[in-house]
Amino acid sequence: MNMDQLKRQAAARALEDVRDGMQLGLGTGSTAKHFVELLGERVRAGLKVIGVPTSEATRLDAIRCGVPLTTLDEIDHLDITVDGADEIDPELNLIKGGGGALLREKIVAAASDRMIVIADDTKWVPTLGGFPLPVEVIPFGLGATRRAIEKAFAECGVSGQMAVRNGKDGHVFVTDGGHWILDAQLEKIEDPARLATALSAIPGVVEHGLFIGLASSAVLAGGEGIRVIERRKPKGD
Ligand SMILES: O=C[C@H](O)[C@H](O)[C@H](O)COP(=O)(O)O
Repeated sequence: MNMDQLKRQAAARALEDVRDGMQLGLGTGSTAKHFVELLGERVRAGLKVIGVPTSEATRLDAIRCGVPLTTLDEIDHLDITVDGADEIDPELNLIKGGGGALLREKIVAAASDRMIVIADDTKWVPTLGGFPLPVEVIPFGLGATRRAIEKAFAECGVSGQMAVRNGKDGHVFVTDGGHWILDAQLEKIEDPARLATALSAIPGVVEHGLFIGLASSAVLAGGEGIRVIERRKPKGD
């Protein structure tokens, strides 16, 4: 089974938790796209749900698949968000943002009763950090923000190269919110919660890709089948 088929399997398993009448957060990326497509099939067969997309790309996919959409201004909570991840550790802490959608993804995940992470099992790691950590920043004052981020890294015992992300066209990648992304090659983040707090305190940082205590469960698809890992602590702890 190839990687894409594994991603679709994980998406299909998450879909089993979706019930009629649910309000859903719709993640971004190649794995979440499978979920939106499979959800669209169920909607066309009569399932009644409404979704909040986490990016413009997902919004367009959802429209194409016939999934009705709303916003977090029109509804007061989401039942489940289903989203992919770039790395998942045994505490279900995540690195997200490889596709640049981390800000909306975190807002939507935080507004959800449950977040189900779907992935192929190569995303499962003992320690976060192998995947470059995305930090979404305001272009104004970037030099000062970079220095503050480096200071936060040093205080949290991590270090590594940091670079402004470019898009496929070779120009600076601009997020849906109009910001830039710094990708930091940290290799190993021993205390992701501490680093998350330190990054969130920096004025020019809009958001970062560490998702701490947000995922309720992870559905991992691999050659041996599907594994569902439930979070031990309640959401938000
Ligand atoms: O910004 C993008 C998101 O955080 C994605 O969910 C993440 O990068 C995983 O994407 P994929 O399923 O394509 O590996």
